[in-house]
Amino acid sequence: MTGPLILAVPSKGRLQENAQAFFARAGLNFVRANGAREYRGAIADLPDVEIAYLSASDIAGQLASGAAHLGVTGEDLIREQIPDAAGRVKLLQPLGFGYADVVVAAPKAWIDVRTMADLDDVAADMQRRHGRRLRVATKYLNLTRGFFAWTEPGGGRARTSVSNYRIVESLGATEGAPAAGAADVVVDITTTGATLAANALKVLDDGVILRSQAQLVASLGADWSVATRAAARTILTRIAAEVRARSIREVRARFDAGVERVLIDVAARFDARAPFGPPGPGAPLVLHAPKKALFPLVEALAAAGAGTVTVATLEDVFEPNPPLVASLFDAIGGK
Ligand SMILES: Nc1ncnc2c1ncn2[C@@H]1O[C@H](COP(=O)(O)OP(=O)(O)OP(=O)(O)O)[C@@H](O)[C@H]1O
Ligand SMILES: O=P(O)(O)OC[C@H]1O[C@H](OP(=O)(O)OP(=O)(O)O)[C@H](O)[C@@H]1O
Ligand SMILES: [Mg+2]
Repeated sequence: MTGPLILAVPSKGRLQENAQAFFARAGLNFVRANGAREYRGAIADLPDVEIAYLSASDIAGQLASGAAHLGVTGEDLIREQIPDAAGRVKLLQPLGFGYADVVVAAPKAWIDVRTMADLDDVAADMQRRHGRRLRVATKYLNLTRGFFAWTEPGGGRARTSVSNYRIVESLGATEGAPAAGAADVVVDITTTGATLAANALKVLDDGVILRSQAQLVASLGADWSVATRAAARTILTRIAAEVRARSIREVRARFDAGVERVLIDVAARFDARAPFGPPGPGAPLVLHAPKKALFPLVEALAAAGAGTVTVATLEDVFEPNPPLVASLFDAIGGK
């Protein structure tokens, strides 16, 4: 007997609501028989899937170990907790929420310290004059070590490192550590910058370690049985259809003549495609166009002789072999 596909989703915190809404938009509705405190659940019409509600941090661990097949969590947690991430997980899809930068921040009062190279000078100085190492408060131990060992000061080409530092592990309220005298600088996530500002800290110019957002992640080491592969295909097909629909608009316009030339032109200039091919006589041309090039496209259609042009939002766009599905099966092998 093989088990169900385990889909790990955040049970609390900043990612929880957005993750739930993301799956719901793709027609994947979570059901929990015993209310919000139950940490196992299901998807309405998918019997081979079990939802595991976990903290964002635990999700990274479960994906790494193969205990979960698919999951939603922050890229910061993946990079921090899974040193050999490429061999264990595959980031399938950035989700457009949970944006946070992992940054190196120093007290604003250190006016001469703007870059990692400046920080290295401070660290060397501390060592020389006071015989102690620069203290860095963080919960991102691995990201910090990696970045401090290998950084590009001032965005230049030369690589230097910050040595003479030690990490003071922090489990929360990290930005308070310098004022409390527990550390000199911090490495933490920031979104609005409000917490850094409130604690009189500034991000170093070249101190952004990672720009993170929530990701849909697949585990490479999970038990990918025939049944779990089929369930994953269903889930990813629905997600791909929703993601594709959200990124485009449907544009309709009718041309009395020359529609083939219009098609070639709008494909080249606006990446607009005709998913159903050229229209028959008298029928409107149907285009799928990236949202960002919409109005220039409408103007070009009008200039090419279209009369009325309509623009519509689509719910789902199911395409054969969506890249999202292909990227999972490329990563886990087989079909
Ligand atoms: N402003 C933000 N602050 C913190 N995390 C954010 C923010 N924006 C997005 N995230 C993402 O959400 C993830 C989980 O953060 P969250 O605060 O929900 O949980 P946590 O800090 O790990 O645990 P706790 O619930 O104990 O605070 C982060 O690792 C990050 O990927
Ligand atoms: O740049 P900002 O928008 O101010 O957000 C950043 C803050 O949010 C997070 O803390 P959280 O509220 O999750 O508390 P935690 O430290 O307990 O995780 C993070 O650790 C920062 O402290
Ligand atoms: Mg938090």
